[in-house]
Amino acid sequence: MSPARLVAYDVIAAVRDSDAYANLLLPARIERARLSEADAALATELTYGTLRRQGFYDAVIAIAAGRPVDAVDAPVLDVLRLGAHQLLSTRVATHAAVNESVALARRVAPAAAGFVNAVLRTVSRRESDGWRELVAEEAGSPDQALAAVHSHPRWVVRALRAGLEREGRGDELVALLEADNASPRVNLAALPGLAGDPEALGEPDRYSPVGLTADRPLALVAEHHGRVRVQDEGSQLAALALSRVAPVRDGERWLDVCAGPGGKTALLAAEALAGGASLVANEVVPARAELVRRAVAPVPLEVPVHEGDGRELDPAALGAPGGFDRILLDAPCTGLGALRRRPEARWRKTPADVAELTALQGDLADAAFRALAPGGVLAYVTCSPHTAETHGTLGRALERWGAAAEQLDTAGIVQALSRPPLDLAGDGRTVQLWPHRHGTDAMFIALVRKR
Ligand SMILES: C[S@@+](CC[C@H](N)C(=O)[O-])C[C@H]1O[C@@H](n2cnc3c(N)ncnc32)[C@H](O)[C@@H]1O
Repeated sequence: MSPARLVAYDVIAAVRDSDAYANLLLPARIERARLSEADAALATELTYGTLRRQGFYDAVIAIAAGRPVDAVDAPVLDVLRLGAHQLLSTRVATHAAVNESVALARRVAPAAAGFVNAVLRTVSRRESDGWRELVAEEAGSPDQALAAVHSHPRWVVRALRAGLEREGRGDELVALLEADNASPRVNLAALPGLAGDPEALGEPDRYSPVGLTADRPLALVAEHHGRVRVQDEGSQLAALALSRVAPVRDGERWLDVCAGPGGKTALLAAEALAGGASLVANEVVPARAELVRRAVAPVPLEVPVHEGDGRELDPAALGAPGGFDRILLDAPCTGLGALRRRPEARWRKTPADVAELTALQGDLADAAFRALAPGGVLAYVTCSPHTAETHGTLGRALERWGAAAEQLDTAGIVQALSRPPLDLAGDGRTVQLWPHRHGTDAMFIALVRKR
């Protein structure tokens, strides 16, 4: 039994069983099993690929087994999903995929080894495209077909479609769903003024002036002691949109309201240091506040990290009695824009989360707007393209703030960061990035000035 498959199975089972996060558990399991680099890569591909495409594999397994997947014992279903992934989405030879799966079944559910063998042999009789056609035919509706074939819950398919249709780009839905199923490249940020130019470190990103990719990204991160960091290009653009919205005046006060785990805080800290501004971070979850402290440690700027509820911001207590000049509100959200990166997330979120989160986002936005100094700028950011969390939350907040708020030309500011123009839709007051169009997470960015 290959150690990579055992690690993948363990992580997939823990995700199902104990609500584990694959991106946190997998590296620990790889280390514990002392996997070689090649086996670690295989375990990662198997784990992430199986979790992302679980909806499709479940539809295939249900047809091949002749019963709904909820009638299959959970450990057996995990073995089947892992086997289906190898058969339909990797170059693993059919006999190896089936035999390894049967061996795994003997370990975790011995009575089901024959069943696993029979189901996977049926799965192996069609190519992936053939299964897609069959799964689409068996689905009850066009949306159910899209959901099953492209492996997203149906409500997420509808939410993503609504986000694209708002831009008149509904025809990009399948491209978006498939971009969510691909592994994102490991993207890096070189903290400006502290890490050298992206050109000197690797292949510069298309859009972010501080972003890059490199052949051995993690080695580069280790070598630069936190001044080169793993960070999505869209996240970099969101932080830089605020730090470069206007030239920094000496002594400006900046605040990051929802800072954990601190990726954007680190970039803002480097920008604040270069421009002569100060920066305070806030985060409600103590463990995540600790991650923020670690993220900003490589920047030679003192960044106090408060542990508090952002809805109760008190600028005076945070050292800015007159209010802050720039505030980043990277709001807690469903994360539907980062599904590539968090393979199990799509199966955990529910529409009920959206209602709860939009209420929280509105309260945080009000508190952040109150904490701005006159003339100060708020960046409202989500890593979700769900229109309730983007235009919905923002639009209601703007109604409440009335004439006190002025929407800035966010698109113009983001375009100015980038060498090639970004293909952006909308009226320019907000920016929506997309994995399929920009190769970034689906970040939403809106800059608002307090008059
Ligand atoms: C989208 S994440 C921020 C990501 C971060 N900006 C980065 O780039 O690494 C949102 C954060 O808000 C925090 N949060 C949730 N509710 C909050 C609240 N009421 N006050 C402050 N922080 C909150 C979450 O714990 C989470 O760390």
